[in-house]
Amino acid sequence: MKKIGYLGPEGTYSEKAAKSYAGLSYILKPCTTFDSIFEGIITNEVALGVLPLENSCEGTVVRVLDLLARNDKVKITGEVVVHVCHHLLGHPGTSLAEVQSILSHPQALAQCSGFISKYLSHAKLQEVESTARAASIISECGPSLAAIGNDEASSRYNLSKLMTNIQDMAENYTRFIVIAKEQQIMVETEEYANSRTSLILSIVDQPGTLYEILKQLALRGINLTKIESRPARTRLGEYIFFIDLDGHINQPQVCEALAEVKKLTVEFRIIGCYAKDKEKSL
Ligand SMILES: O=C(O)C(=O)Cc1ccccc1
Repeated sequence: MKKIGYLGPEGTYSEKAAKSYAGLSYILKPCTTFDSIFEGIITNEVALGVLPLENSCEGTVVRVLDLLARNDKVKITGEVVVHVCHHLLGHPGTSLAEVQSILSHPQALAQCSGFISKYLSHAKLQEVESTARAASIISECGPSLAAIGNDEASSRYNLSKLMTNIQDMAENYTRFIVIAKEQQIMVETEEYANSRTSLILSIVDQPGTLYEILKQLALRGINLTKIESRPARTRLGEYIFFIDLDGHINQPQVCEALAEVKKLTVEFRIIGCYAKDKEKSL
């Protein structure tokens, strides 16, 4: 059976996303970093990889954008939206006053910063590779350490939920992308309307180029769902743009718009046309 790589160990939000996307059709393969998931795709060790791309409260996971920019053989073939609900995990009977350090993934710590400053301002924060890694570490240590993670991490690592639902925003969603070497071909024409197209571009350095690009989309009624710039890493002030839009390249208006957009770019790459997750959250 083919494998799907995700940020492990067992009990992460990424595992939840991988399970929800792949069901029982793939073997779950926990990986230690986002970089190693890309590596697994390139070397064919895994067929699919799942990575968080953006969160409704904390925004983009920039490392994942940078990896997409640097690995032009990798495509986006799908997405999954996961509701993120964090708990403070610790040893049974630990009081908040006893907690000296809180371990978690940087996104989880950021998503709970209001809770932490209200109830745990005395504690040190320690960033680790993932929420489940934090849970696994503290399960081996004394009661002065706590982790932020989900229900699965709590049961898997035999930890108590010292406080539940501690994220600052109840409506906390993360959009995960599913990557592969080749994207799945969508056959059903009716699926085009529920598709998303992701692009990477670097644009001609002239006044109004970005405006002109957006105009080509606007003129054809194409909805932009994300635009983000990252340093091109060539010289100061040079950027590449990540654009997500509603629609599929096989739709005439999208095809036409992108043909016009391409003329305004130095580099133009479609990283994927894929089905949007139907869960309405972003
Ligand atoms: O650490 C995890 O569980 C991950 O999968 C990364 C992450 C962390 C916080 C919110 C969403 C994803």
